[in-house]
Amino acid sequence: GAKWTYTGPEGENHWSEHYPYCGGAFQSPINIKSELLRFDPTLRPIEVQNYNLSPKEQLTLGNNGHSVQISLPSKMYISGLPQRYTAAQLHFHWGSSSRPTGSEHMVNNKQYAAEMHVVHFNSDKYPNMSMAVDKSDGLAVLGVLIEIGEFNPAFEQFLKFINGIKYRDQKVQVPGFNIRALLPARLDEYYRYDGSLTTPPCYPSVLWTIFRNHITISRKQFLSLATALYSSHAQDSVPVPLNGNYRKPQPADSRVVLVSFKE
Ligand SMILES: NS(=O)(=O)c1c(F)c(F)c(S(=O)(=O)CCO)c(N[C@H]2CCc3ccccc32)c1F
Ligand SMILES: [Zn+2]
Repeated sequence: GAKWTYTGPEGENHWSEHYPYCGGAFQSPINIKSELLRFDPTLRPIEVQNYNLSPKEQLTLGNNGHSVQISLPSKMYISGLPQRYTAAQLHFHWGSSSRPTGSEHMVNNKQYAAEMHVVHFNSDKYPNMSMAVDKSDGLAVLGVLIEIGEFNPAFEQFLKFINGIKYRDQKVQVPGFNIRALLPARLDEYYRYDGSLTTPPCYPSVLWTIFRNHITISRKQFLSLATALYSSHAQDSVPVPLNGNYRKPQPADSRVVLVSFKE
């Protein structure tokens, strides 16, 4: 589709000019505020299957101009939801070296340094991501909030290759690793709401699960993520840094955020 950015004339306030859903209802991200919460005792722990990938397996690490993404094998899936959701890819949103606050979701007005999304599609109903992406029961995304703190060895498994994908559309193969290690310890404590893709075309097709507990990466790891990449092609005369790739919180409207835990 048409190119879009996070700032300037193709920035998020203009997305709806080419992508009408971006101006519609049920948009993401949101600021998860206490008054929206409702405890739901029926919310089961998220169970991830086949996330522990062998280093013999190769994953594609790529710069798609909007984020750094890792393509995931279709043997990875989530169980514990009404239907099976098969993994497609994971990617990140982050701030910049001068503004280390780049998460998309906020919790009671707190914005974290970065956020990871593991994107899955409803493989009980749809054959692939493209068929699922615009269906109301099409996608399930796991969101992990990221703070600057302890060094994260799992994060390093792909971060050490980031200088091979500095420019848009560059890709490298990296050895598989345990994707479960990128998630917080507790998969039973999370926020749950109906929302959308946070990038164009902003389809309201996402069942969001945002884990209560954040993970940490070191300041050096954050700076590497926030300063290594460009959204422009290698041959472009003007290099455009890729950072601040987060959409601002959208109106919650009358949405309730279900929560799987009691304070
Ligand atoms: N925050 S988010 O989870 O809503 C989200 C993104 F923020 C994001 F950047 C991407 S993308 O593919 O890297 C680039 C724009 O599609 C996707 N990609 C999804 C959307 C469309 C699509 C098609 C095939 C594989 C993945 C995706 C995404 F679901
Ligand atoms: Zn995302």
